This record gives sequence, C-alpha cells and structure tokens, in this order.
Amino acid sequence: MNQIVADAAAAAAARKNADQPPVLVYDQVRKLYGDFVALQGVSLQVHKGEVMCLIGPSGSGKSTLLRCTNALETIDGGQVLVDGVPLPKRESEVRQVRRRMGMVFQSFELFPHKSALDNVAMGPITVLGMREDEARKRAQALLEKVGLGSKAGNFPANLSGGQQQRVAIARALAMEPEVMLFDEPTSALDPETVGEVLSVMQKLAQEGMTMIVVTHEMGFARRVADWVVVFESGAIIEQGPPSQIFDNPTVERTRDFLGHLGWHG
Ligand SMILES: Nc1ncnc2c1ncn2[C@@H]1O[C@H](COP(=O)(O)OP(=O)(O)OP(=O)(O)O)[C@@H](O)[C@H]1O
Repeated sequence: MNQIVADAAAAAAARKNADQPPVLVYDQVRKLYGDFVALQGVSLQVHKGEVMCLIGPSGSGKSTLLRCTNALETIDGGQVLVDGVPLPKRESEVRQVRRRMGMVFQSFELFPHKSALDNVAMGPITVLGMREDEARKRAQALLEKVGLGSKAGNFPANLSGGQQQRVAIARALAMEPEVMLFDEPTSALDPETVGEVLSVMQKLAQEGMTMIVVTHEMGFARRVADWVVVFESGAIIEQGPPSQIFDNPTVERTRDFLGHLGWHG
C-alpha cells in the first residue's frame, strides 16, 4: 500500500461511528437529465452524527445528489440506501423516508401568509398529527433554539433573509429528522446575515446531528465538516477529512478548484 492510500484508509477508519452501519449509502449512483449525465458512479457513505460537506464547481452535481437523497429526484442507476434499505419508489413510502430527512433550501420556501411560529408548527400538526398546543410549544422552543424566540409572530416578509432561513431550519427540526440536508443555505443571503445561519448550523453539528451540506462556504466546511467530498462534472474527485482537502489535497483538480476561490489553506 502506498502512503496516500494508507493515509486515506486511516482517515476513513477514523470517521465518526465508522464501526456502525452507515445511515446513508450511495452506491454507484447515476442521474441523467435527458442525455446529460448529472451524476456518474457516485459512491459515498454517511455515518451517524457526521457533518459531510459537498463542495465543487457550479453545476458539478452537488445539489442533484442531495435531491436524490430524499427522492426529490429519481436516480437512473445504482442505489441510495437509508439505514440499509433502498429508497422506495412508491410515493406513499417515499413520504415516510422523506419525513426522516429535514431539508433546507437556498430559497427558504416559507409560507408567506403564516407567522414564523405557524410555519414551524404546521408540519407537526398536519403531518405528525400532533395536538396544536403541543406543536406550538415545540415550535416556540425551536424558534428560541435558532435565536428567534421574540420573532414568533412575525410573517416572513418582516424577517431578514438570515432570520427566514433560521425559521426554515426550525421548521425542518420540528419534524425531528434523523438527517438534515442543506442545499446552499446561505447562497441567497446578504453577507451580513450569513454568519447567523452558519452558527445555528454549527450548533446543530455540535449537538450530533447528521448533516449533509452543499456549500460554497469553504471556511464553514473547513471548520465544521467531519468529511468533505469534492465534486467535478458529476463525479467525486476526492474525499477526506477537512485537514486533507483544505490543507493538503491529494488531487490536483481539488487544488485548482480551491485556488480559484482564493483558498490558500
Ligand atoms: N432539472 C434539471 N434539468 C436539466 N438539467 C439539470 C436539472 N437540474 C440540474 N441540472 C443540471 O445538472 C448539473 C448539476 O446541477 P447541480 O444543481 O446538481 O449542480 P451543483 O453542483 O449543485 O451546482 P451549484 O453549485 O451551482 O448549485 C448542472 O449542469 C445542471 O444544469
């Protein structure tokens, strides 16, 4: 075994909960949009409590992989396993799986005519069948967790982008997901509100939430990720702990990508 392979094997063995079965397995996942190959042969594992950041150039397939995780997109080859079970095809079963994964989008997607509290309480009431008073109590606690306890009555239009995104995170958490999927959660935000969203995410990570984060925030990935995956043209070109990817990438194209972003370790 050469040194690079030995280092990679040691890093993989050191992953969080590597001794337990992974929560998510992507096995040779392939995704087409017409003739266009968006994902080709993507194989990856996510362990419980792990924060995995997906990075890479625009259009490299990061969001597509995230959307294949909760069956917002169907796959054209390979498989995605959740707790060892392939993603189902039937819509009713897909909904069951989706419920276990909270998703946060770039564009918040809050209901504009509902208060922050109602946005968060709605899922537990309508999907989980929780009593309204209990759901509202849960929603208030979650708004406090994301630093918005005093804004519960505000409508989305009266919240900043960063605050709306924190409501969206609280809304996802209200369903008590096993995994949180973040699709470029700060890309649509004014720079001054990016930090407040990232610190909520960092707190979640510290609490042990399993997270997959598509991000262009390299500082966040370096600081918070346990495992970083670099995409290019629908394929993984390198994966490893942040110290490897950001300080000592083994693949020239990772170095090029980070160099273009002005990242110098
Ligand atoms: N619904 C769709 N129909 C056709 N092509 C699509 C569709 N969704 C994505 N694509 C294409 O698939 C490729 C991968 O897109 P994807 O959004 O996964 O990239 P990404 O790495 O997340 O990029 P970014 O960082 O810009 O969000 C892109 O070339 C994109 O144009």
